[in-house]
Amino acid sequence: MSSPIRPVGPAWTWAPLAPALVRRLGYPLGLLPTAADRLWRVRTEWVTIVPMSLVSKAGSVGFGLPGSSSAPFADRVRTAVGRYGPLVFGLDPSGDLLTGWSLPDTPDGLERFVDIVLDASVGAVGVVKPQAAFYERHGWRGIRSLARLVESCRGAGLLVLLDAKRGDIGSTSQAYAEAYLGPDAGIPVDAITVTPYLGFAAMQPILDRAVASDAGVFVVTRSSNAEGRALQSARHADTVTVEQHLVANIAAENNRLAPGRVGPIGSVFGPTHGPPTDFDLRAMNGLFLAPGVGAQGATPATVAACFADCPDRVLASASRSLLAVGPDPSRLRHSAQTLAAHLRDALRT
Ligand SMILES: O=C(O)c1cc(=O)[nH]c(=O)n1[C@@H]1O[C@H](COP(=O)(O)O)[C@@H](O)[C@H]1O
Repeated sequence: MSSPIRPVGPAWTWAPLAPALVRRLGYPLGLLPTAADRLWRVRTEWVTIVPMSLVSKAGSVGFGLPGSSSAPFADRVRTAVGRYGPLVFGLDPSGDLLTGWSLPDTPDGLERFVDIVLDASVGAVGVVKPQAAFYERHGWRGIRSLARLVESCRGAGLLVLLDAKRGDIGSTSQAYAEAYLGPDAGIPVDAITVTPYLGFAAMQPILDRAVASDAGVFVVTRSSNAEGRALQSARHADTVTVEQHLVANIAAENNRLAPGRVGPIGSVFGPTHGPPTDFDLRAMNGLFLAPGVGAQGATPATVAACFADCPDRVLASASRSLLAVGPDPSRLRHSAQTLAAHLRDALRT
């Protein structure tokens, strides 16, 4: 719906303040998350204009506005893990999943999925991981749903790790960074996944922008699938494998950017191939995203065995195995919380 109201200059912006406040204030007041999100939808029909100064002020006092990251990414993760356990809830609305939930495999079905997973996730998990492709396949409306999911989660205080697996030459990496990292990004998130196979240095614009905006980047190093092994375990002439080379590059970058602390560059490191024998994972000085729990066979025990040297730096993710119990939000919530508790026990975090 077009509106007669227009932004009147740089001091004003279209801002998501109202839904963030509704959620921040609504949940403690006992409003159902779904009710708060209905209000959010009403806002898509309205126009919300607020002064920029008010937006920055709200961010600085911790209203959790998207992009208002007030601490380094690794610190925000530590807080989330301390509260909810080391689980990342993968939000992957495949066509099969939507159909299995008796939803149409359409943009409308995807919107309903977003409502349900918001209801299930807020207050239950600390980190969610939507996979961009499952939203992109619905065109611009799917991307709008992804934006709503991300904004709603961050407004409610969850961390959003967007599984985008982007990676390109430097100038294009810059554009990917502008799409997802920093308060003025198209869809600002807390962290993204990247594929490094155009060269570690080609990702520099993404790393720089992540650092500047207290966001995180997870570099695919050892993927969970079998097909990745041939490439990732291939050896350089100097006998270092591709994945060792990547871990060494991440370590160097983290040590430069955050000496003595856990740095902003993480590694996607699948626990599905058994404990690594030729890595010093702790020396990477970063976080690990461990995908493949559940549907791909990893368990809390295999995650713990893989990261025995750095159990406090692991985020383990599961998508299909958790979503399979839906669409009832309370069953989804229970299944995520149960897995989070098992992971916490196994990793003793
Ligand atoms: O980056 C990822 O999240 C990821 C890396 C990887 O090595 N393997 C992997 O399965 N994933 C993602 O994890 C999700 C699959 O998780 P499951 O449904 O739990 O098996 C998908 O979104 C994958 O893209």
